[in-house]
Amino acid sequence: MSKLFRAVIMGPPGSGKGTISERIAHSFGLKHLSSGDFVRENIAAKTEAGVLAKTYIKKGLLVPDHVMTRLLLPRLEEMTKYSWLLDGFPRTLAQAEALNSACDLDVAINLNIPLETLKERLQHRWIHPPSGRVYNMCFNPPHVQGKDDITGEPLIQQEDDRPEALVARLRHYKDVAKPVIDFYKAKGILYTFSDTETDRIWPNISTLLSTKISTIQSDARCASTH
Ligand SMILES: Nc1nc2c(ncn2[C@@H]2O[C@H](COP(=O)(O)OP(=O)(O)OP(=O)(O)O)[C@@H](O)[C@H]2O)c(=O)[nH]1
Ligand SMILES: Nc1ncnc2c1ncn2[C@H]1C[C@H](O)[C@@H](COP(=O)(O)OP(=O)(O)O)O1
Repeated sequence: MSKLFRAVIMGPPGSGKGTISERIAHSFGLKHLSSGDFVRENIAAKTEAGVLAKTYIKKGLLVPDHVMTRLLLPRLEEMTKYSWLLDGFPRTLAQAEALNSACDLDVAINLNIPLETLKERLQHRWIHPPSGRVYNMCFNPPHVQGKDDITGEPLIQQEDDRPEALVARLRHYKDVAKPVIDFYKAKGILYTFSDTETDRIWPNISTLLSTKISTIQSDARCASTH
């Protein structure tokens, strides 16, 4: 059996993590695990972690590390037979260390996108909250304006996507992300991609993953023949 492949994708709000994660999942057959989706599921299911998480999210805050880790790690245990890409976790050093004690990562993808680009993108972002599907009036508009392509249900814009909210989110992101980026750099698995367009970043990420995944599979084949 070929060795499993595990990766995380990091980047500031609006950097394209969700967009690129969907392309990676589709192209490489990896499971796309989104910490935001896990949080929403727990809130909808009114679990203890979900009820607690909701009190923070309502204030526009991140969920505390111990709650997030308690919510996420059991979900990863259900995924031991799959290769996956984790989007939205870790966001802090404590989360990165908790994840590191639970499993080995092959790649940490880091998106480095200019502030002006993030502002522009988020001003035009519309989402379908029940599914988490993401649209952009300039980049990937819905077939019918304001309506989700699959369900036809209304799309919304998130409060904290407004430019004035973004500056505060970005400052907080930079403070908490740097130790995580340094953590993965020290482990030799950090790959940073800087550009203003996803369509220019995508081929480079695709090439990296093709190389990494085929290397793992050939190593596994060698191991199984010895
Ligand atoms: N114009 C433009 N918009 C893009 C590009 N890539 C992604 N977007 C859009 O920009 C917005 C942000 O992309 P997401 O994939 O939601 O970014 P994210 O990093 O998951 O954002 P958060 O969930 O807030 O952390 C969405 O509306 C995307 O459709 C791009 O290359 N150009
Ligand atoms: N790794 C993490 N640590 C703490 N809180 C997290 C988290 N991942 C998600 N959350 C919480 C805070 C987010 O505002 C909320 C929704 O996550 P999301 O869908 O990734 O949206 P956002 O763009 O707000 O990050 O869930």
